[in-house]
Amino acid sequence: MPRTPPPLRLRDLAVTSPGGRALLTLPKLAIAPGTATVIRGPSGAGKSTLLMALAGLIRPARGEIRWGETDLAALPEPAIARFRRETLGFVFQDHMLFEELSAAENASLAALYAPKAARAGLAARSEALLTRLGLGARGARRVDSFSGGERQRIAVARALATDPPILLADEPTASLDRANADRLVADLMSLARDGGKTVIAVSHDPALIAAADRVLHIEDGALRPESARV
Ligand SMILES: Nc1ncnc2c1ncn2[C@@H]1O[C@H](COP(=O)(O)OP(=O)(O)OP(=O)(O)O)[C@@H](O)[C@H]1O
Repeated sequence: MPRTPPPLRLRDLAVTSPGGRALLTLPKLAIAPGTATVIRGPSGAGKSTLLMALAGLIRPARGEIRWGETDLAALPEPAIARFRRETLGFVFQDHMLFEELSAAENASLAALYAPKAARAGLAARSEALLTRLGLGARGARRVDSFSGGERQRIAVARALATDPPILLADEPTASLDRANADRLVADLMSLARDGGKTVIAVSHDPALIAAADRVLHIEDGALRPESARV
């Protein structure tokens, strides 16, 4: 059964570095469920910081990160981890794959934490995703033998293996050639349009930016005013 993503509401958000430097300040932002949003902006602007905060991977110094009734900023770590496991898929900028594991093992890592009854389904789904992303035949190979673009696709398969209602992706097409990037852009849009998922991606990719429902522009740790409209 597809799960409906909760709406996202940020309020009075401030993220600082461990040394106390302001990295991101965001008074107010709402993102509707089932939409595709791209976060763009210059290098160092705070795009990855925002995405990590949305996933509860960074705790803000102040403010609310509300997915429906759940305020990630106010939850203890174990509850954040549970929310992430059950609700979110995350594609890291540098992929964060386990080198010594195979592509299939990386893509089905969520099975390690899933209830036993769900494991076979998860493995089958991650295998189907790898095939869809053009890597099905090489699933048994160790990740350290794959190219950057192939690794990126393995990271996408891993993020989607649990069929999460929310997908957060940091530069998901950055290492891909145009043909593979275009296929992934179409897949990401279809996750939102046909699958009802909330997709939020940091990206400079003009194709992804053009296809998105909404583009947020971040500069110097703040949203440009025209981005803040709901
Ligand atoms: N743990 C940290 N400690 C100190 N500064 C940090 C930390 N994490 C990020 N920063 C700084 O925060 C700012 C925003 O970083 P962030 O990675 O969010 O930028 P970005 O917009 O995603 O950039 P890029 O497009 O280059 O990936 C940068 O100046 C970065 O150096």
